[in-house]
Amino acid sequence: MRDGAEASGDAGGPPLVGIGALTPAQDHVRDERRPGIVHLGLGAFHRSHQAWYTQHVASDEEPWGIAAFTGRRPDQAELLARQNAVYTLITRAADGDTAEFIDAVIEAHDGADTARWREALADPRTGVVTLTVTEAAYHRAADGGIDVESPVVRGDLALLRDGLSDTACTTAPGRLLDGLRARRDASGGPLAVVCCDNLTDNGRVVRDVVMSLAEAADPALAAWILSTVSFVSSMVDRITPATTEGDRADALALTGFDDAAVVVAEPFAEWVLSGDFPAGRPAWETAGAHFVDDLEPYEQRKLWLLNAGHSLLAYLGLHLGHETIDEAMRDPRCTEPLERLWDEAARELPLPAAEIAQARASLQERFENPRIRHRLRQIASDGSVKLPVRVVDPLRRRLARGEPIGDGAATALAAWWLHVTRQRSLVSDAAAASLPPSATVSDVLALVAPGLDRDAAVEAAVTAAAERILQLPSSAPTPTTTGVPA
Ligand SMILES: NC(=O)c1ccc[n+]([C@@H]2O[C@H](COP(=O)([O-])OP(=O)(O)OC[C@H]3O[C@@H](n4cnc5c(N)ncnc54)[C@H](O)[C@@H]3O)[C@@H](O)[C@H]2O)c1
Ligand SMILES: O=P(O)(O)OC[C@@H](O)[C@@H](O)[C@H](O)[C@H](O)CO
Repeated sequence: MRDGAEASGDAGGPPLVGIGALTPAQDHVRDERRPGIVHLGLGAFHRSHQAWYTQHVASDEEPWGIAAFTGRRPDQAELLARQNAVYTLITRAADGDTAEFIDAVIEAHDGADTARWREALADPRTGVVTLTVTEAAYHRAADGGIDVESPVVRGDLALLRDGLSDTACTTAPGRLLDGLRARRDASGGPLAVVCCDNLTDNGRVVRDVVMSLAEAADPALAAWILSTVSFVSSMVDRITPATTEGDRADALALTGFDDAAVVVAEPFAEWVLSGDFPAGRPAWETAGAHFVDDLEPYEQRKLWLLNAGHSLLAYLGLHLGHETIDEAMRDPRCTEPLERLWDEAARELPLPAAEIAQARASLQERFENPRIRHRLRQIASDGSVKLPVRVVDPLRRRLARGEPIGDGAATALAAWWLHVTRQRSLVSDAAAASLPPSATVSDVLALVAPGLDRDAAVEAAVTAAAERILQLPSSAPTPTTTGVPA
């Protein structure tokens, strides 16, 4: 673990404190960087995390640069390209802000720019591809392969079978496969694909969806990928809320540069990776990253404590009228079930008690940071994909020992049921949105915990937890289907 940057400023002093003399990005003199990394999903997190680590590599070799592509819309690439791809990262501690310019991204493109995407993947100087495209973007079916029932996947499959089309694939696995084919055709050589999305064994997730798509579209390409491409798993951590207009004003006050692509993140950052890099990699360990043989305990600690806690606070907090994580952390109606959820996760974690206690204490402090305004609505999105890895995985282990579901997990699942059925205007989750407002506990369990929907004890405990939540006095009106408070 390491802190992302030293924060300056006193708790009692002015809220914004800059560091050193910063040059506006227009005048920024870039380091020479070799074009070795291609990134897909140019969101806030890539810019606060992988780009930050790449920026902070301390090594004598020529620094690596990132050619970054957006996942769905061109906007972020256009904004960044207008400022030479240099942007401000504000590190926001509880007692003040610091700012730095990041220039590790050397090119920013629309992900639909097929020609540049193929060229970047085919370039033999490219050794690493990183991904932050959200959990839902992998289109996984229940068997771990790609979901061929999805219309967008079927569309990509048709394009990939055609092989000659210049039309961009729509899905992230489709784009990746299209780029890998360009690399094979150009004899670009081996490559490492590093997933940085919040999923368990995320390298295997990417490999399985890409391989199943390749086998359906182009079996010879599938064989080449199997022998040439390494899929690296990584645990990634740095709380990075969506940027607001206020953040842009803060960046201007700190640096004098009116940055349209500013990113704000907490001081804490962690990156643990596992897998091979057959074409080399930046010395990310010199910036604090760790390379391990067994990633599982790190992933489980992060997903079952941090992310599970976030999801519980998001659904329960929204129900109680809160807007952000720090607000929910000031409400014992949220923190009591959070402690129970963490107690339950702790029993499943293969880690020493002292390490778990330290992680919990650190999380408590991070969640309480009143200046990281992490909106519950952002965290609440795509619960149908997030809850299985965050809450249901540890729950299944507990049930397998013959123990009943705990109050923490029951409250998290109950709060999600209430979110999906009673806060329809706030639901951002394609699978959950397809459920009717009359969906039962069993219906929502079937989506996130197949099999447990037929477990009468689990269903009864989640229903009881929902009744307890409904009896809590609400801090603010709960939006209804129409968004109009009841
Ligand atoms: N923000 C964080 O605190 C944080 C921390 C750890 C991990 N992550 C991981 O990073 C992901 C992105 O977070 P962010 O903060 O950058 O979000 P963001 O909204 O700023 O960016 C999301 C990026 O993913 C792309 N994308 C979204 N849906 C897609 C789809 N269906 N297909 C292809 N691309 C798609 C978008 O175009 C965008 O480039 C998260 O979902 C999570 O898995 C985020
Ligand atoms: O980014 P998501 O959508 O996977 O999840 C929302 C948050 O739980 C997540 O972004 C955390 O802030 C992050 O995982 C901290 O490292």
